[in-house]
Amino acid sequence: MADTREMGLVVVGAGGRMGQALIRAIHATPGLCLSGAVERTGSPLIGRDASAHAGLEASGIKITDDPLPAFAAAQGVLDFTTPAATVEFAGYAAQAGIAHIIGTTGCSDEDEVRIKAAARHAPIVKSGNMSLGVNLLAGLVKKAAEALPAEDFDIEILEMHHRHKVDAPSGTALLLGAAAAEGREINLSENSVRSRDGHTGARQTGTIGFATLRGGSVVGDHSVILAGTGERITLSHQAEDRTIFARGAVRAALWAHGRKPGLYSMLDVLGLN
Ligand SMILES: NC(=O)C1=CN([C@@H]2O[C@H](COP(=O)(O)OP(=O)(O)OC[C@H]3O[C@@H](n4cnc5c(N)ncnc54)[C@H](OP(=O)(O)O)[C@@H]3O)[C@@H](O)[C@H]2O)C=CC1
Ligand SMILES: O=C(O)C1=N[C@H](C(=O)O)C[C@H](O)C1
Repeated sequence: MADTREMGLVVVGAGGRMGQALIRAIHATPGLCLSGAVERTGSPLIGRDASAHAGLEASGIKITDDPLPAFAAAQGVLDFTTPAATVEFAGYAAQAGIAHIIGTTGCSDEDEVRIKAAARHAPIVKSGNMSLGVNLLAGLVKKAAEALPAEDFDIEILEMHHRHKVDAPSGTALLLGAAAAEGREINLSENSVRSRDGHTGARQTGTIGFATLRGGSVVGDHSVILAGTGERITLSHQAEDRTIFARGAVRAALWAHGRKPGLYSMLDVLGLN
């Protein structure tokens, strides 16, 4: 039986790589309890004990494909799924008026508009990377981009992830690109080069380039390279374990609980904004 003073959280995508890490993080965090676990209709995990599936002792919380009752009984939802699922869950969380913590990456501009609309009714924390290290790195990237003139230093962002990742560039690479663009006071989408192939011509001054590697079990490596003539600065982060993202997500849930509706970032949660 859940302690009524605890914040009850639903994990959507409960059987996924992040879903399982989130369930372990909830169980390890005082003041939080797992109140629901959701997977897509047709998943072989429906009916399984969510905590046992995450490698813990059974908690009695069965994985369901019906989000509405789970959201109605919770104070927050942790969502690391797919863009289509996240947009749907944002609507349900808004209806229930509960905090929605979104780690899902690869959302289109249209998805972002719908998420922003849901944030008029409930607090949403959304970030391409929930770790403390990456959010701190974003601040350093912004400062470096501001300090080093675009005419002298080219910015390139390199990322590598496991073979299962479906979106590119990663949400983190885009977050770091946005930090660099902010430092340079330019618009990222108008100044980014997302891929190169064939006879590309020489590099255009002031652009921010992205390069993507995929393979093996890499949790998440990111480097921001500021390349000048005769010298190069590299600011890097290596994620060794998904626990760092899950810890950030539960911290965001506790921060967002009872907060006024709005779209917040991890910089708000960590007080780095
Ligand atoms: N912001 C951050 O800090 C981080 C973000 N991420 C992002 O989180 C997302 C998930 O990553 P990861 O855990 O590796 O991926 P997984 O594929 O392992 O997990 C996603 C889970 O969501 C489930 N799912 C899909 N559609 C629905 C639906 N409609 N309802 C309920 N569940 C659904 C999937 O089920 P099924 O497999 O059956 O389709 C799967 O279990 C990605 O976008 C990734 O980039 C990842 C790590 C950190
Ligand atoms: O898909 C992943 O695994 C990760 N996705 C996020 C991203 O797109 O940046 C965060 C982390 O790097 C792991």
